[in-house]
Amino acid sequence: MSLYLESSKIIARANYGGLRAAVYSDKSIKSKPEQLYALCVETLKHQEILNEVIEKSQILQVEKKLTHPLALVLLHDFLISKNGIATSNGPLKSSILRNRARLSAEFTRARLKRGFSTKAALLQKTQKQAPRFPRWVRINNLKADYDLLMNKGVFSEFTPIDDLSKLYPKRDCLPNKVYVDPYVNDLLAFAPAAPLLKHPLNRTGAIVFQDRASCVPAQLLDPPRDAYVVDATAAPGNKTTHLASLLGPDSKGKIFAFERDYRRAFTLKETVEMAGAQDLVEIRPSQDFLKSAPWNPSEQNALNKVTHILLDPSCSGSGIVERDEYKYIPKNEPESRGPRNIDGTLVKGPNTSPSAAEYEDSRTWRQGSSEKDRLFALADFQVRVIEHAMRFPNATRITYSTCSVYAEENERVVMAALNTSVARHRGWVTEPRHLNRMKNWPRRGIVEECEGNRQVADSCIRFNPWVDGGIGFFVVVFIRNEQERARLPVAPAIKWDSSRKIRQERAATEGWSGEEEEWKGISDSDLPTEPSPRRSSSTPIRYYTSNSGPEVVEPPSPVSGLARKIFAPGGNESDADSRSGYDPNFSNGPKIIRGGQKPKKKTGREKQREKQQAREKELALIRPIKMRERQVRLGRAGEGAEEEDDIYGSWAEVFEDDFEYVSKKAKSIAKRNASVGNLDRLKDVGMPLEDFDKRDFSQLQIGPKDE
Ligand SMILES: C[S@@+](CC[C@H](N)C(=O)[O-])C[C@H]1O[C@@H](n2cnc3c(N)ncnc32)[C@H](O)[C@@H]1O
Repeated sequence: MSLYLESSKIIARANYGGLRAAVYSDKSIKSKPEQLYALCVETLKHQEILNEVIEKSQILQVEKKLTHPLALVLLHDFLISKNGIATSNGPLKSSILRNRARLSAEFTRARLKRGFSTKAALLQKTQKQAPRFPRWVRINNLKADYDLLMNKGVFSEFTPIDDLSKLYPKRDCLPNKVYVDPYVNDLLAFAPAAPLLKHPLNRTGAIVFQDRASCVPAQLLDPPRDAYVVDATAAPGNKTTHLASLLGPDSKGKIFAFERDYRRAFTLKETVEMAGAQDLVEIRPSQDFLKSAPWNPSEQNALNKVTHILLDPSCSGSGIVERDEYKYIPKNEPESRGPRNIDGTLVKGPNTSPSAAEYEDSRTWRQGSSEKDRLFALADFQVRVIEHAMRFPNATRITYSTCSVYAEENERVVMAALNTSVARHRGWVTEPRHLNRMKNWPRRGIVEECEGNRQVADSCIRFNPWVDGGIGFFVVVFIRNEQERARLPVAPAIKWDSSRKIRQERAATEGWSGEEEEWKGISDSDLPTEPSPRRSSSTPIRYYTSNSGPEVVEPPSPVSGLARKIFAPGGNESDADSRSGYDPNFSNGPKIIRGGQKPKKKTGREKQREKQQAREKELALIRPIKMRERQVRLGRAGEGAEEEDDIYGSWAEVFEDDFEYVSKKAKSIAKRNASVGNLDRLKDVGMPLEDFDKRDFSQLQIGPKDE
């Protein structure tokens, strides 16, 4: 396939996984990847003017065999590139040359309309928009020694400077200077012109190009050397390999890297191998972190031991600066979609941040979905991810990060997560600023978006796009407050192993089916209604509302629907209603309303809450009876407390040991195991089979199988 056909294929895919990933992950491509990537980038940079030429010349109507992306790349080379179309007289070239006069005329017209008297002036203007970020380089401890590199190795030839801003006002300034980041270990900044891209250190994985902000989550998670860690949403693996580098080469720890997207799991695998981290990282391809079950017996020796969890879920990517030109705007698609600045304007310009591909997630970008719908779904997912991580029995530290500048995905998600039952009952709080390793970082969370809670806002860390030397970013650390947890009442609950064993024994001896016909575990709403560790129960929570009157509601339980409140609570239950007053650019709200009186008339939600309270009262009455029934059924009635302890744990454990959930998980894992290696599955990810048929699926390491 020619360079042009291949680049048109890449451009068409650019919005679904990123340009860089599209070029480097497609093994069927014959052209040189660097050449292909450069052509795609340059074409997309000029697509606005090229689109005008395509439209005005009506080339697609005349040359029926040309597709829109193909016309873009051909016209880029014909009208803009110095060398013209790089192919011998093939049908593609002829299709352009046949229309040469019309195309050139339309191009000149479009150029003059934009105020450029020459083509050189147009190119110079585009070049001026080139990125001015420093090049951030992380040293990978698994393959290199920081001290050696800095003192005797290649970096000893660079002169250290203290002022980061001197490194990047122009593309070609200070190529021999280095800035050592005071916040993140092993992280250096160089001028964009520093000759490092093709350096052998990069090719061997000894150094990694990773945006500064993107290095902060692993640094703040700070796992001890032998820790068991989860990277919940791992591909392409920058943070996974950073975690591995922090654990170090002699670590006995483990990183479980979940990646739901089958395609992206391959990229993850390649990144992990390049970093030499394969012994430390167990990739779990096609596994949804939300369905992981550390309380399942088959995970007893793995996830159950996890103490540190890194959450970097899919987000809007609104903090990715200069990304838009890399986005392909298909013909007829309005240009109004795409990452936006905090003021709602589109983020403009190219993004050459090496971490750009890291934030792409095809599933968050659906044709036809509005920005509002997308943020709504993302925030809901983000809260659920945090909530799930908080359920890990031995987890003590979680980082949550996004490359978004929207409070809807940041502070508001943090507040929603703190309001979940699991956070309150397990004593999860945000790490106070004075304990935080980045306490001196000046840019913190937005107080108003944290319901006025300055402490929570102070524990959040923000990076502003451009001004902080790269992309816009948000990080917060959740820690588990053991003292708060100790205050919780200990109540009998079911432990998985023993209860299952007993069921099996009884099934064998008495012919009892052993099915969990009555007891289905306790759901979130069955948990004792303890006051929040951070708030007295008499203090109601005020949610964001776009209504004029204040809306006072209790924290919902379970969490589903929280994101709905984040966006447009106001008591509306249906999607359509709750979104009707929504302002997609967030310029007018929703805002926090503080104070005011409780509305006199009961809202639907209040009625619902009353119902819920009645149900909880009822449950409190029947719970001991149920427990007793269960003891009798298991033949345990009347036995001593010690033995009871063996079967029963705490309420929190019941919360986790949800039969229904675990059996669903077992079914989904069985389904997944059956489908791994089955090419039919690729239809699900919407990729043509020919792109994959050369891959060796058996090389993918699959996590332990459930029973
Ligand atoms: C923002 S990217 C992660 C970037 C990564 N942390 C890095 O630094 O390279 C989000 C990733 O999470 C994956 N993902 C989304 N939902 C998931 C889920 N429920 N379970 C596992 N992975 C998920 C997406 O496919 C995507 O690859």
